[in-house]
Amino acid sequence: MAAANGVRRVWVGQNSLMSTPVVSAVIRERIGADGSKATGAFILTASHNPGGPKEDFGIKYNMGNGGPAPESVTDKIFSNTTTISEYLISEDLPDVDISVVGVTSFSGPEGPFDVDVFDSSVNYIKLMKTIFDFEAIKKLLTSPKFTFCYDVLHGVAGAYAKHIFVEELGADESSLLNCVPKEDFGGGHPDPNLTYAKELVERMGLGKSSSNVEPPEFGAAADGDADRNMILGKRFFVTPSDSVAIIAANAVQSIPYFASGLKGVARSMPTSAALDVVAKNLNLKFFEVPTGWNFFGNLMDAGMCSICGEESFGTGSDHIREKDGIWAVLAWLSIIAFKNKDNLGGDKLVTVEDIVRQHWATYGRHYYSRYDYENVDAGAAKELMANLVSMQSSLSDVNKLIKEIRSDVSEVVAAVEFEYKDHVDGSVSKNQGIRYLFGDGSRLVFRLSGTGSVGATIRVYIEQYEKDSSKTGRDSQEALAPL
Ligand SMILES: O=P(O)(O)OC[C@H]1O[C@H](O)[C@H](O)[C@@H](O)[C@@H]1O
Repeated sequence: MAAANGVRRVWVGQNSLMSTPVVSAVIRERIGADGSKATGAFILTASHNPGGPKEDFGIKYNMGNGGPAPESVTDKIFSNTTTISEYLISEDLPDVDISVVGVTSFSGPEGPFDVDVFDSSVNYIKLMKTIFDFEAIKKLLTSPKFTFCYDVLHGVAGAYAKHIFVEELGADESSLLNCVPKEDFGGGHPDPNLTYAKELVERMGLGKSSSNVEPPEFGAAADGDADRNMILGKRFFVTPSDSVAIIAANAVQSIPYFASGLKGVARSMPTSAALDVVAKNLNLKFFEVPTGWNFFGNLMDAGMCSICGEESFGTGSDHIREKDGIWAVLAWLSIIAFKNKDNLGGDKLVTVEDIVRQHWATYGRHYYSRYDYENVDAGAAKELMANLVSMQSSLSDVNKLIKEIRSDVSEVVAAVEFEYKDHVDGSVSKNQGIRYLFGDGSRLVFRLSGTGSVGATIRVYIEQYEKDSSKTGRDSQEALAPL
């Protein structure tokens, strides 16, 4: 198939499933560098063992910059799917032994093509070493004071985690949880959040069952393709919105890649405004884009953005054009290492919780919560959204309605449906979520999910800003109750 499509070289990362950040990095390094633009589809078909059954390792649409395809491309792909009348499957593709690194040339009906099998963790570590101070992180990870736990939920990050954290950075192997990648993710759901990363949540002292074992100082989880992350401290959850803000606030001092300053920062619209406050205080360029990583790519290609993040547990930088879960863990370890650089022999470490609370004291806190209404009737969901849009034309009615329910929330001062004009190519994305903005900086955002598979999923994002440092330590659900 590869040859029939005119492809002359196929890259196959060992471990069969390459992580999304690695695919992005490989495209940028090997394909982008070749000068070809849209790479269209990555079709990896090979067998694990010579002579064994062939498996389709999946199709991945990526652009020449290594990022996900923008709407204009996915729309075109969709329209093409409506006119496909046949497709061809090549039965006689040669077997590729992906346990052996190297390039093999094959002949095809339209000429020869190469299959380049490489160890993707080697590429990835090489890239990470250009970004982070591995020595500083190693000092932290090997300090008897610091304990660490990374739950990979049987996703592909497992293939990288042992290599990076244990072999390169000296962490104890027992720090890694569920690190053997499995096709069925060990029966679990590889979503790095408080619901699905159960074992980690228990280990970090955030679960229901109390244990006498002291939780680690730092915990993190990855999703199946290693592009998302959850960050935890001992008995402490860091929201993804806070995480990107804290990384941005500390990047220049803690991460060598950013030592000369940040080009700008960006977040998706429903992500809390914690990053906005950092950008304002540090005088950084700031962008609010619709949900979906593709919107960050253009800003990065234009040299306008260094760090970005989404409330949906994605964080990343312009080292590639995808979110990167392992990068986020290394970024946090770098910050903790920096804060403790003169302190590893001292009495008490500066903890994740200390770092977050200090951040709130400096910048204020954005209390934040997201509610997901899954599998609802698609027609009814559309109607609800239309109704929320039509209500936006009369703020006095909206305020009356709200005050009747809760008199202790501030006034809605603006209500707008989010629309984004790309700063680089000028393309416009409409209907990107409905925002009710309150006088005290609070927000209620309503959005239809783009990833739900059954019916519709409505997401409601609730956010309240608290500037007063004496009030930033409240329980978040209690603080958000009025809203
Ligand atoms: O539309 P949602 O269900 O909220 O999902 C939104 C998420 O979808 C995908 O996972 C994208 O890669 C993310 O960048 C985005 O944040």
